[in-house]
Amino acid sequence: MGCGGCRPRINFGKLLSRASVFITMLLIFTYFFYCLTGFCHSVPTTLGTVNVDYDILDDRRRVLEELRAPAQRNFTADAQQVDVLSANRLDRAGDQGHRIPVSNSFGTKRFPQAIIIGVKKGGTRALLEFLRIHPDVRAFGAEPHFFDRFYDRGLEWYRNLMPRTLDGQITMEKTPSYFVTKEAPGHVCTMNCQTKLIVVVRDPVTRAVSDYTQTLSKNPSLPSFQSLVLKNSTTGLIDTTWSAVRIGLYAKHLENWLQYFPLSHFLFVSGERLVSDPSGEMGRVQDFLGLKRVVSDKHFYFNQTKGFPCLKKPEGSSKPRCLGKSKGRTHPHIPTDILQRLRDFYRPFNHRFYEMTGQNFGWDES
Ligand SMILES: Nc1ncnc2c1ncn2[C@@H]1O[C@H](COP(=O)(O)OS(=O)(=O)O)[C@@H](OP(=O)(O)O)[C@H]1O
Repeated sequence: MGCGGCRPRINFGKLLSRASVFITMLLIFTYFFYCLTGFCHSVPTTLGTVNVDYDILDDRRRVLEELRAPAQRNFTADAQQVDVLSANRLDRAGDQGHRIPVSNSFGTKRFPQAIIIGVKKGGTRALLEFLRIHPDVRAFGAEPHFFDRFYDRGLEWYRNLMPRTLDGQITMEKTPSYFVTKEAPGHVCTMNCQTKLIVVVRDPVTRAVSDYTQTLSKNPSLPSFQSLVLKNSTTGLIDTTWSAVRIGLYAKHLENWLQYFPLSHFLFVSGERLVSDPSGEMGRVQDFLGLKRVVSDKHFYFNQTKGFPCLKKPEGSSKPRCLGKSKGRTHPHIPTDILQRLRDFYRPFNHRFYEMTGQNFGWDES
């Protein structure tokens, strides 16, 4: 008698279906584990990933990104000089948007509906970080410099840098040099003439000193402020070709923007009030953006050591946080007569700016 009947019959169909159920379960489990560890967050990697001197290292995502890119930890998103290297980083940041997992495809990468266009050293980082607490605001972390430096990369390149947003959320970015770039308003208008424009302005004298302090921190052998600010010491004429001076001619730069955008598209935020009354200034910003007033005084506390308002609970974190060391630097002593000369120089430009904006920022009262 053959023993054919003794051998168990292998049912390949059944085996195959069990195997496929097992593999599917395995995939689902792996996916959920992946999500639980935070890697399928819906926001694409941005330049924020390559920045440690980031003012508010505010969410788990950035920390994770940093861990993933340790070689790039020295890059500062706030660097005023975005060079070719950083352009390539921007490229990579954009490219990564194509490789994000399925769950990251929630939302859409949109062009910013609102941009913080200036001014350098006005308090732009503070404003953006304060806005990021708002659930309806998603912002690109670093400065993309698209409308002043990388415009030839095309609008799609720019859009791809942006975080994904859901309906009702606002996409934002900040690049303070846009305000002083002749071509920037035309470029922004080509993208969308309805874009809302925010300018954080600060006393141009203090702003110039702040700008100088930043350059000095990178180049300690820089000549003195007084030797740079004056054309020559005998005439006492101010050197308007020095960018630290030129940026403070707000009326002049605004005139350029007004050729493309009506005044109603602008919000001028007082850099001084952003420090003395952050919640009050944030109220105005949220109204301007058509947002519910979510960011309020309960989000801020004044840090005595830092000398600035800090966030009680930045987005995605339970710990209070202040901006980084590059914000709120101690300024070098500048002789009073030099500061007075600069103040006199700016006075007519400031008054023109007050007239144009219908706001008196009070810089000439001291
Ligand atoms: N909350 C808070 N914390 C720290 N610093 C604050 C804050 N609010 C406004 N500021 C002021 O912001 C100034 C830097 O401005 P920006 O962020 O626009 O600088 S940059 O153009 O992006 O480099 C920075 O200038 P300096 O004081 O000269 O460092 C600050 O005065």
